[in-house]
Amino acid sequence: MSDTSPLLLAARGLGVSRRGQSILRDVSIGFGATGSVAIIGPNGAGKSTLLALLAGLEKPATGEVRLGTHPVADVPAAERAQSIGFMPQHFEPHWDLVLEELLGMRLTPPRGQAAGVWPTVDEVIARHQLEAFRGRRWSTLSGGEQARVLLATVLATDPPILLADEPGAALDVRHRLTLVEALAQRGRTRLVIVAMHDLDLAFRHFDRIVVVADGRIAIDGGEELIHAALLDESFGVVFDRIGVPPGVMLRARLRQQGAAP
Ligand SMILES: Nc1ncnc2c1ncn2[C@@H]1O[C@H](COP(=O)(O)OP(=O)(O)OP(=O)(O)O)[C@@H](O)[C@H]1O
Repeated sequence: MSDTSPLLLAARGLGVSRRGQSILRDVSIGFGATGSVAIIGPNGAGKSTLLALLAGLEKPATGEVRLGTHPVADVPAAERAQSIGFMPQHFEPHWDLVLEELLGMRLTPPRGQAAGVWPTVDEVIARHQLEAFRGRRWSTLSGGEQARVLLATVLATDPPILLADEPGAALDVRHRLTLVEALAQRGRTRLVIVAMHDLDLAFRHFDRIVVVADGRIAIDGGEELIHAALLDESFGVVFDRIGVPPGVMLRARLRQQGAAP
C-alpha cells in the first residue's frame, strides 16, 4: 500500500526454515504507526512465524526486522516489551497465579520508569470487566476467559504496536465481535496486527488485509481484496461472494464439490 509516512515496523527479505523445510520465503512488509492489519491464510501458511519474527521473539535465517530505525534484534528486551505487545496463540504462565497476581506482575514498571503512567490492577480489571475472575487461578479460566485476560494484560501498558495471534479463536460470537471492534478502533491511533481465521470479520473491520500462503505474502491490500481470485487460490476453496449491503460476504465451498448450484 502506498504510504509515505516512516515505517514503525518493517521486515525485509525474511526467510525461515525448520527441519530442512522452508516456512517463510523472502517476506518483505512494512507498517506505519497506525492501522489495523489482519493477517489471514490457511493453516501452516506461516502467520504465527511471521508474527513471532515481527515481535523479535524469533530470529530469521535471512533478512531483518526493524523497529523504527533499529534492527529489532538489537533493541533491549525491556524496551522491546514496552514497544510491542504480543499476544501469543497459546500461553501458559510459569506459575498458576490468580488473575490479580498475574496482572500485578505485568503492571510492575521496569526499573527507572515512573509507576504513575501505568494503570493499577483495579483499573485494568474494571476497564476489561474482569471482576468475576479477580481471585481465580489461570488454570481454572476457560479458553475464552484466558484470551480476554491475556489481552487485558497486553493492552495494560498501551504499547504502540500490538501483535496478536488468533486472539478471538476461543471467544464466543459477542466477545469476538467486541474484541475485533476494539482492535480495529485501536488501529486508528496505534498499530495493530492480528493473525486470524475469520475472514468475514477481517474484511469488515480491518484497514488492511495481508494473505500469507505457503510462506509468502500472496496478497496485501484493502477491502477490495475480497474480490481477488488469488484469495480462493490461497485458501484452496471457491468463495461465493454474497451481497450483504453495504458489502459482500464470503461463503466457502470445496473445489471438488463442482460448479455453482
Ligand atoms: N518449531 C517448529 N518445528 C518445525 N516446524 C515448525 C515449527 N514451528 C512451526 N513449524 C511449521 O511451520 C509452518 C508454519 O507454521 P505457523 O504456525 O507459522 O503457521 P500458521 O499460518 O500460523 O498456521 P495456523 O493457522 O495453523 O496457526 C507449519 O508447517 C508448521 O508445522
